[in-house]
Amino acid sequence: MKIALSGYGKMGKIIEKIALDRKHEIVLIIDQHNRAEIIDEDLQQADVVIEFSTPESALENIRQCIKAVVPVVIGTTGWYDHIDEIKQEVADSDGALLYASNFSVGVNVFFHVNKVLAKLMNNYPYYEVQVEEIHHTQKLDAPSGTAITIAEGIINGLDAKQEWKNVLTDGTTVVDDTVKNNQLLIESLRIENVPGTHTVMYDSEVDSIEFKHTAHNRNGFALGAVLAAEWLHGKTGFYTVQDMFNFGA
Ligand SMILES: NC(=O)C1=CN([C@@H]2O[C@H](COP(=O)(O)OP(=O)(O)OC[C@H]3O[C@@H](n4cnc5c(N)ncnc54)[C@H](O)[C@@H]3O)[C@@H](O)[C@H]2O)C=CC1
Ligand SMILES: O=C(O)C1=N[C@H](C(=O)O)C[C@H](O)C1
Repeated sequence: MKIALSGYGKMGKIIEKIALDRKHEIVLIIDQHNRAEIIDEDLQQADVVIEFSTPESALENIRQCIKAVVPVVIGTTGWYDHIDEIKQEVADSDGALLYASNFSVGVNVFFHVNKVLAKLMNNYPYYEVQVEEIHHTQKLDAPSGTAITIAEGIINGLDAKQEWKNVLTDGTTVVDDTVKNNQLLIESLRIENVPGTHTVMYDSEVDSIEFKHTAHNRNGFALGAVLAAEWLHGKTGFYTVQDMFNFGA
């Protein structure tokens, strides 16, 4: 398969290596230095674009792929307020798009079990729930896309929570403690070199339940993105990675 990389930072470089190992060809690399020169015909050399750039640039990059009718796999986070518009644009152009806040198999298993656990915990309302995410200090967005997906899974399943609220913390002092009872707290910590750690905590007076995923490196994210590109090839429509993994509702 011919792959274009949109974003050539920490993730783009690992995706390139995994794609080459899996016998794909990288036909185009786009980053902030050449982005302005990229025209639709450049993208159309590729069977699929894999987009891991920045929260600010993702939307424009996605829209160019849709306009050029080139399938796009999106790992970039921080653009999710525009998902409904993008879904409509994909339908209007008969394009192909797959996105995920997290492409790793382990996190997608975690997402599934998190939803089951949230429903179960309705029976035990004396547990208070919160989410914690820890990432490296270069991360531009907070909370992480993965934490948002986890929070949405809890809010859909657990009657006590209606919305999430994000707080950046240094790990000891919560900077903003105005979280309401019906809000799910997402604490974000930024610590040097952490690839991504997500914990769901249910706490009562007598005990705590902690459900945690720790990425040891970025290889799982990158492999998942290449597998998603292979899965999307030849399809049209708007997908999430859940459609590929198919763990069930
Ligand atoms: N869905 C998933 O599984 C994962 C998602 N991510 C997300 O992917 C994104 C990228 O992460 P990293 O590679 O760690 O970031 P990074 O900061 O290492 O790389 C970003 C790259 O984007 C490039 N860039 C800047 N403006 C651009 C533009 N207009 N068009 C194309 N490229 C542009 C930069 O030159 C840089 O090479 C982030 O949003 C991150 O949250 C990261 C890991 C896993
Ligand atoms: O920026 C990162 O590094 C990561 N971003 C994604 C997110 O926002 O959830 C996925 C992963 O946690 C790493």
